[in-house]
Amino acid sequence: MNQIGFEQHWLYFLREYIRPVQEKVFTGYFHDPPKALMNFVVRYRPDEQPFLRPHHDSSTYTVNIALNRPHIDYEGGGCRFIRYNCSIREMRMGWSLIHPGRLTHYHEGLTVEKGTRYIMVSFVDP
Ligand SMILES: O=C(O)CCC(=O)C(=O)O
Ligand SMILES: [Fe+2]
Repeated sequence: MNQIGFEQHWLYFLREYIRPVQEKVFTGYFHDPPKALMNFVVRYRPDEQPFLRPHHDSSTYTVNIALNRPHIDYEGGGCRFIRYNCSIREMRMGWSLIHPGRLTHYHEGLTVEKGTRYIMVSFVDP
């Protein structure tokens, strides 16, 4: 976000829109302003980086926002939580996924078969 000049915009968005959600779903976690040092865009392409191997994030929780459209801009892709065999494949542009980063939510980025998939990811330590 720093490289593309959106870091401060994102931190504003985090304070205004994500923090109220955090307070509802992750009761007891609180820091003002929420700390998020890793905020970045991921680009998946079949001939470049088609997927992301299973990993934990270095975050308390992660916000993952779809920046473009499944079946129109790309085929395949999505985020799979291995322990729960749960895949989120049909993320609408602008929708976000919020999940714990460590321990319980080992996950992977599924293969993009065609086109380009963009997401914005933020590692938050509230
Ligand atoms: O492709 C996805 O939705 C997962 C992205 C991810 O796990 C990450 O950037 O840490
Ligand atoms: Fe991740």
